[in-house]
Amino acid sequence: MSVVRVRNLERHFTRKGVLNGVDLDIAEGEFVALLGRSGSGKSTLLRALAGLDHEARGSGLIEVPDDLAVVFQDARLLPWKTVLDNVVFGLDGPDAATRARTALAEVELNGREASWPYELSGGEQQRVALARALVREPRLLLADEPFGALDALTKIRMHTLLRHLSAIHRPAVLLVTHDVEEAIALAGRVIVLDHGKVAHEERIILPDDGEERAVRSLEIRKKLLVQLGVETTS
Ligand SMILES: Nc1ncnc2c1ncn2[C@@H]1O[C@H](COP(=O)(O)OP(=O)(O)OP(=O)(O)O)[C@@H](O)[C@H]1O
Repeated sequence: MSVVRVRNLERHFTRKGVLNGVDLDIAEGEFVALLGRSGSGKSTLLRALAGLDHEARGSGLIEVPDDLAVVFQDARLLPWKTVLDNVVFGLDGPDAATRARTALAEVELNGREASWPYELSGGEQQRVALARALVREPRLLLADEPFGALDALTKIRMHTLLRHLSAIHRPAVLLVTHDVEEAIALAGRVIVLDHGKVAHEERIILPDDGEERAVRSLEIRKKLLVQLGVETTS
């Protein structure tokens, strides 16, 4: 069953067509990465799905669940609230604090509940943002370059964490990224957007065997780089 259904979505800014008839389906629990050159319309599409772009409504069809969560490149925590209160904020029910603590433990931030956002590193702040998103058990997680500002090592840790979390919570995920390796490491399907249209789709099926896996990843990487208009010799 589709969690996301988009048909013929168009978005124009002044005279410029940024989304030019996007069709997209995302199934329950599916992890989709959205790649595309700078300016191809990735963030515009994500904002339209998140309901943050009111003018995108009414052009084409956008069906998304009500219970969706969004994470951005910057964690966007409330600076006047502690880590725990950032995750609790907006949660209902007598067990809200317990659920928030569990979510913080899942992102390996137990013990940091009373900290203030400014006391955390960029990666830790991003983990709070993930906890805040996932504690609501959303059916859809929209992520716009969530690891784009992190160093390479932290990024790899975050990939492992996100893979683990999405296996537990099973939200459908749409991840906007510039990073081809990230897309291959995380997604079951990669979509390439070009001039506001879906130009290519790639299912990511990797063998378990380490060596075969590395070879297949490289093949897919090469194919995607060609789709992105990047010449490769390796
Ligand atoms: N509010 C706006 N007003 C005018 N133009 C806009 C607006 N938002 C986006 N655009 C334009 O739409 C185009 C696509 O922008 P978008 O942010 O969706 O691209 P992107 O694929 O996410 O790029 P990047 O990878 O660089 O983040 C760009 O040319 C941008 O200038």
